[in-house]
Amino acid sequence: MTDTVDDVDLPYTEEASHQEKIEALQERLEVVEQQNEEMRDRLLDANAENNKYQQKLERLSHENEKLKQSPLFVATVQEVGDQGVIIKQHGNNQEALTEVTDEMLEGIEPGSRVAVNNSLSIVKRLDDEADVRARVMQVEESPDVGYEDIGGLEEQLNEVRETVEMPLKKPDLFKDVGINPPSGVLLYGPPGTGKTLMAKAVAQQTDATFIKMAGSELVHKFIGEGAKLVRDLFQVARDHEPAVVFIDEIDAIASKRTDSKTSGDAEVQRTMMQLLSEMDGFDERGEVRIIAATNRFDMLDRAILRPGRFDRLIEVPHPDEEGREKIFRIHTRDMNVSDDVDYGVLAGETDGMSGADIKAICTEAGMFAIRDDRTTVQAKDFRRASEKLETGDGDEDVSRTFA
Ligand SMILES: Nc1ncnc2c1ncn2[C@@H]1O[C@H](COP(=O)(O)OP(=O)(O)OP(=O)(O)O)[C@@H](O)[C@H]1O
Repeated sequence: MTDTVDDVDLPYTEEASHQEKIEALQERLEVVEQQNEEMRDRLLDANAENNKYQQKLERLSHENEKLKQSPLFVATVQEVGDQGVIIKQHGNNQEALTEVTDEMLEGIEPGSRVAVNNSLSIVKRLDDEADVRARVMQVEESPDVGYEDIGGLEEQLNEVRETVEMPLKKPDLFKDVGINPPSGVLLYGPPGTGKTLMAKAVAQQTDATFIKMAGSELVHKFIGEGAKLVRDLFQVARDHEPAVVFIDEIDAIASKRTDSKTSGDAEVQRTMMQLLSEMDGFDERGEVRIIAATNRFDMLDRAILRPGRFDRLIEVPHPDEEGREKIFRIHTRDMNVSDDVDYGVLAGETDGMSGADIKAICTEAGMFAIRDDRTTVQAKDFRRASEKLETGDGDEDVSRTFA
């Protein structure tokens, strides 16, 4: 801001003598210097304050990083008061009073779920339990999949029926013979080969509720959450008897113990221990059967394969030629397919593909027909679909299998 001479409010009048003008200007100069001095002091103070905040910010950021790394526990807010917040830790049910920043306090009310660190400071607000459950657990009353929807896998299906369907439908048979039916069935094999499909079909056949949970979803960052979800899973199953519990990607919680001792690994271990204890205490399980699936059989901790746990292991491989033909027929059942399509030939050309790949080829073939303005799907559409998926120019899953 620079004033021109014309703008300046001069401290003398035109009539003042030369001496008076000099004195008035000197007086003004002293005042301005004084003001300047004050401004400089204030600037220095502000700089010092700024440094202080900067340091505080660094300290808090550091603290924040540390908090993120240390194990977090789940707690429920009991009371919000002037003194702070009373929380109750899950697991040990201990109550504690903790201070909370204003920012964190927003949205926290009695009943809220929060993550707390070792010193019981609240570091995160968590979703409602019901939301978490809904996200990780899929409950289907008698799913819409039948045995006729599964191509190939006759042997595997027979074994699943024997171990899951029979105990649900004819429990007396086992009682009369005096044996316990196998506890859990583990399906293992490459992705997209029909493991989920079989579990759903057997649930439908027995009029059972199908309850699916993915192992990867059970691996939670917060101490005690995974184990609690496992407990909830079995409780939901008991509430919905008869029920088929399907745990997909079980390797996520039941991998061989690693040497690392991070809190994340310890939490995975706790989740697995909870699963084992649910399975061990399963004599009174009534009409609940468990099926688990994995693509990584080699990774599994042998503890889950002990008798009384997942003691029936069923390999679900890629379909053979006959199986592929059946799967082509299943997925074209509702399609308008031209007479020139030979399912035997298609099966012969799709060696190494999974059921999911074949389903993708059928859908893609239908798309080629639509693009050509036809309502009938021809052999050339299947060929083009195969080629497209083979070159990886389509669905990612399929390109992986072809690679
Ligand atoms: N044997 C099969 N018969 C008919 N359709 C199949 C078969 N296998 C897979 N499919 C089709 O592929 C889809 C995916 O299969 P599914 O989810 O059962 O595979 P998965 O083995 O459980 O795979 P992931 O290990 O990836 O979970 C099914 O919905 C079905 O449409």
